[in-house]
Formats: sequence, C-alpha cells, structure tokens
Amino acid sequence: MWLSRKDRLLLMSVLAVLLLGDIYFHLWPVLMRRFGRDCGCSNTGEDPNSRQTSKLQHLFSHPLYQPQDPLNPALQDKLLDYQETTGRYNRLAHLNRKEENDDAWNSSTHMTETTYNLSAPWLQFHLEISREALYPRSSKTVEQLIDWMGNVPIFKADLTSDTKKLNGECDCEKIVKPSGTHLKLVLHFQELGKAMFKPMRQSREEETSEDFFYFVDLQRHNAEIAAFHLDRILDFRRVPPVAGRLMNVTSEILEVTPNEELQDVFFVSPAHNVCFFARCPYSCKTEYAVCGNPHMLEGSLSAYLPPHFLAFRISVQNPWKRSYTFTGKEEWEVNPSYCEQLKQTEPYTNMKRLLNIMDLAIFDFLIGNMDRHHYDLFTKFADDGFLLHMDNARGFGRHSYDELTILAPIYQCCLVKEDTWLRLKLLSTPEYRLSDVMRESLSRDRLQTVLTEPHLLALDRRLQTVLQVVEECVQKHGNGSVIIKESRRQAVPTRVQQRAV
Ligand SMILES: Nc1ncnc2c1ncn2[C@@H]1O[C@H](COP(=O)(O)OP(=O)(O)OP(=O)(O)O)[C@@H](O)[C@H]1O
Ligand SMILES: [Mn+2]
Repeated sequence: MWLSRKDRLLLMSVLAVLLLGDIYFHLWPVLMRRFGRDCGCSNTGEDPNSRQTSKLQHLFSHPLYQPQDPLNPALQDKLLDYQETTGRYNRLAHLNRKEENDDAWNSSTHMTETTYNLSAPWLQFHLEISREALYPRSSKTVEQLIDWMGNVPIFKADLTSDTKKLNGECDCEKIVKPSGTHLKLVLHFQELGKAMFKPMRQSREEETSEDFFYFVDLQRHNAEIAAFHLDRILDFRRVPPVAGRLMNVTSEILEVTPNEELQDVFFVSPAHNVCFFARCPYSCKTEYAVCGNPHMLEGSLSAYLPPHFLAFRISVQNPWKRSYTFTGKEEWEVNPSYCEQLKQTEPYTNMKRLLNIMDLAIFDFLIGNMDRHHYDLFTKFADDGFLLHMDNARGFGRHSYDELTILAPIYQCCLVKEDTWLRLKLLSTPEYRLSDVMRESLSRDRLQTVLTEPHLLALDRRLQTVLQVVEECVQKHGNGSVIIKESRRQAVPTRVQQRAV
C-alpha cells in the first residue's frame, strides 16, 4: 500500500520531531555533562545544574577562595630549599638502598628497592609548603597525595618515634614530647614517603560517653580525615593531608615490620580476627586491642611533614590548654582578665599569633576537640607563619553536645581575623552550607560515610554559635576592634589602649 505524498510528508515531520526531541532531551544533556566534566573548568556559577551538583566547586570558585597571586611574598617564601631538599633525599634514598641490599645479602629475603622520584606526591607536598600555608589554594598535589596514600604499596611499618622513646629505644628528647599512649604507626612507602596511621577504634555511630574525660577519650580515625577536610574548607590549610584506607593488618603491617616489638603485639582473637594493641604505660591490655575482620581494618593516613633536619618545628603549649587532672582548673578558667594579660606576654603581643590562636579555637569548637594541649609551628617562619593543626583524632566524639568553653579565646579576647569571619559567614548561607560542602568533600575519600549525618549537622549548629559569639563581641567593642584585617607584625592593643584612642 502506497502512502500519498501528503501522508509521507506528515510521517517525515513526525519522525523529524521525534529525532529532534531525542537529541534535545537525551543526547544534548549527555554531551553537556561529558564536556562539563572533561574540560576541567571550574563552576563559575553560570550553570545552575552544575552548581547543584558541586557546591564544593562553587565554594572554591568564590572570590574569597580565588587562586592566589603567585608573586605573593608569603607564597614565594617556601619552607624548603629545592636544591638542598632533593640533595638530602637523594642521599637518603641511596643509603636506604644500600641498607636494603645488605639485608637482602645477609638474610636472602626478597626486599623491594627504595625508589625515589621527583614527582612523588609526598615530595611535591613538601616543596609546596610556604609561609602562607601547608599547600596553595590551587594545588593539585593534595588530591594526588590523598589518592596515592590510599593506594600505594606499604613497604615498611614501624612504631612512631614518640612510642619508641617511651620504650627507651630512641633519643628524641628535643623532638617529640612523651606521648604514644595510642595505637599509631608510621607507614613507609617505597618512594621514601611516610604517613602516620591511626586505626579505627570506634564505630561511626557510637557517641563518646558523657562520663569520659577528654584525655581518656579514644582517638578516631574518621575525625582525623574529617578535620583535614574541614580545615581545607575553612581555607586554613594547616592540617597535613589525610586519607582513609582499608588496610590488611597482616600483609600491610605485621608482614612488613622489621620491629620485633611491633610483631609481638599482634595476636589472633578467639573469633579468628588478627588484632594488635599498643605497648605503653597504660591501657596496653589485649581488651584495648584493635582487630581486623579478619585482616581488614579501616584507618587514617596522615602525610608526614618534612623531617626536622630539613625544617625544624617547635611545639608550644596552648595558652588555653585544659588541666589534665580530674579537678584542676587552669588560669583562663578563673581569671576574667586572662586575655588582657596574655596580650602583654610574648609571643602573644604579636597580633598575628593571637589571631592564629583564635582560628584554632574556632576549628576546635567546630570539631568538638578539647584536647589541644600544644600546637606546632615551623621555626623558620616563627611569628610570620601559621600554626599547624595536627592531632585531631579526639574531635567528632559527640554530635549532640557543644562544648562552649572551647570558644573561650574568642569570647575572652573578642578577636577574629577578617578573612576567617567572612568565610564563616559564607559557610552559614544555604548556598554554601558547611554541612553540604563537608559531605561532598568527604565523599571523595575512599572510606564511606566518614561522618554520620548528625555530626555533619552539628557543624552547622556550631557555626551559628561561633557567629553569635563574635556578634556579641562586636556589639560590646565595635566592629573595628573585633574583626581584624591581618598584616605582618602587628602589635596587639589592649582594650584600655583601644578606649584611649
Ligand atoms: N603528619 C605528621 N607529620 C609529622 N609528624 C607528625 C604528624 N602527625 C603527628 N606527628 C608527630 O607525632 C606526634 C604525635 O602525634 P599525635 O599527636 O597525632 O598522636 P597522639 O598519640 O595523640 O600523641 P599525644 O598523646 O602527644 O597527643 C605529634 O606531636 C607530632 O609531632
Ligand atoms: Mn593527641
């Protein structure tokens, strides 16, 4: 049966409309998505769809997070000298290879050679550290380093130097204070890189008991991971990159440690799981051990900072540290003019240092960390540098409770950096909501659900409290003397001096 010319035309038109519809509704969105992803271009906020898909990219392309001027003197002032660093690492790799060859000769065991290459992510990370922060805003290294640590073969596992010191094996008096009461290990990768490993001790859903003192609280691997992401979102960039990883404790720790002391703390539980515990002055019994299932166990890997022989760090007591006793009180808890006195005491006469302490207090309040007894800094930069926000494993213990006294530096001194203040306000808006950008940032980690929803939502609630506390300060003292534009080597005026102006 032949169609009339008119029917043929009608049929063609219907087919053309169907084809166009298919292109428009199916093919076009696929192409848009494909090109949007492949071009690597950042969201500038023009495409509302991509804005919905990545709030984090949207945040990082906000003017407050714009790529910095590479000529900025703080960025140019690097922690390490390229020639000296690569020279020292070359010699170290050479020495390690020699040792490995000797071992292999003596024991005829198979050893992999220490390799060393200039593009290794851990080395790039070290070389990018500047007076401004641990990594530049636009750095690609951090993502690469996290990816690498989550995957790279583990060449050797060992106790950390502070744990060895406790056991009298290492003379590290000037380098680390005695600690090591927790299960933590140093993992060595083939390319000379190192990470500090903290195993999972507590399930994500478990909240720390109200009766626990902060100093006997467990360390949480997910808190280490989440704290790194939060620090980057706040644009502090003072936490060394941390990756989550599912580890095989048998093949990736027990079988690659030459340390007999570490081998000795491994055992197989009645449920046939491989477990290990920490040798330390207290809590070293097997009931405090961590166990694989039967071999696999989650943990956090924190990239090591450059060694002390390349960049010396000092550990400074936190002026708002807590008393590590059941009943003791520190001066900041009883003296209402504590901050005014501190402002006249070195090194807090320098505004930059004091403002850095304010940032640290905000960070600790958001994560709920009461265990900030010390902070570290690179001696090369001293007061012009930043404070390192290391050891965050006691954060994220309780989502249903906010410890207001962690904000004591803020409500006692009534100071905050202008940049920090602007970012906090931005993160409190629905468009850039802190819990949303955190959820997205954490979804990039290898481990799933690093933080449960109640912990993410607690961040939004705590952020509101920080804003409220600062606003109360502004009402009391005025905007100009609370929200401070940062500059180098600025003296801190006391409130009396301010009133005299
Ligand atoms: N990423 C890192 N790079 C270099 N050194 C690190 C790193 N992380 C931790 N350290 C060093 O190891 C020490 C102990 O680490 P951490 O504080 O995380 O463990 P801890 O068991 O909680 O110790 P403490 O009881 O002293 O708080 C730190 O004081 C720091 O000097
Ligand atoms: Mn600690």
